[in-house]
Amino acid sequence: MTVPTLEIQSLTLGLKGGARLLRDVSLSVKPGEVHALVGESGAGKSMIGKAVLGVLPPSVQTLSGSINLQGNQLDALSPAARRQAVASVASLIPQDPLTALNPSRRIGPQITDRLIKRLGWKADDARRRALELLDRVRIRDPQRVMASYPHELSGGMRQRVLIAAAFAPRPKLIVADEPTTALDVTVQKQILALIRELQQQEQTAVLFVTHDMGVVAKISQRVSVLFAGKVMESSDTADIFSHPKHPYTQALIMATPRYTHPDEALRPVPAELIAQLQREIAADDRGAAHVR
Ligand SMILES: Nc1ncnc2c1ncn2[C@@H]1O[C@H](COP(=O)(O)OP(=O)(O)OP(=O)(O)O)[C@@H](O)[C@H]1O
Repeated sequence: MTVPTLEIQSLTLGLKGGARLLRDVSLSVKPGEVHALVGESGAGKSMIGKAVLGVLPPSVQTLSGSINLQGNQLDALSPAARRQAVASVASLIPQDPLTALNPSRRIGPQITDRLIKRLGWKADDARRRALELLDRVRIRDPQRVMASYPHELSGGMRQRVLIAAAFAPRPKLIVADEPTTALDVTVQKQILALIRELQQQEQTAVLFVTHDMGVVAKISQRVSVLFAGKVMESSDTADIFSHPKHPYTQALIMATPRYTHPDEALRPVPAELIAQLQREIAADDRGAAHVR
């Protein structure tokens, strides 16, 4: 049996002294697999990625659960050991390529710094790897791009640079946090295809955050549907479209424009379903507080 690259068990996060943000989330991602986290805004998708990467906001605390990354039980490590364990194994592809790149530094060092300073690569090897990756993300003239500043590149090019930077250290896991949301539709398609191609070639596990079921269908083999920090349904992607079990999953699918029928009227997720799910979750929270 394949050992998962990432295994999250019963993760519950909350604001210090306040509301829960994730509720008993469990999921795993195998090498070479793309696991999509889908749900509406505020469902907790990004929070899962942040918990894995160890970059939770200071106001958020882990109430229970565990995260195992490439055999390391992260919660059992000291903060410094955890940072090192994550940095050597996991990369992030962020949502907004403009804010993710430092505007006053050239592209080259923004790719190679992590390899050299954090992971101990020789400068020559880091540069060679950066050039190789820029070529693989189909950037013409990688030498010139290495010497460019972010503002000299288009949005799509900047996202390609960030994909190259994420894959450069040969990570076992990539967290992709809505990496195509800031891009126009044609570029989105190319970027999705590129991430898919590289993760297949490198057999990288990917945790892919999106609010778009259309993107889920294109990129993932597994999917977890989130609502209010809780996994409503987790399944193979093909099954979730052919046999969605949970009413919220069914509603999300109905609310997604289909490429085959782009003009078909969409049905937003019904307000009464959302109200009912919120009531169920509030009752669960009261039950959990009672047990504690
Ligand atoms: N820095 C923060 N401090 C406290 N709470 C936060 C912080 N960032 C997000 N939250 C809260 O955590 C919950 C989950 O947010 P998260 O960003 O993970 O949602 P999401 O599903 O990724 O939504 P989106 O698609 O809008 O990014 C929300 O209730 C949100 O208000």
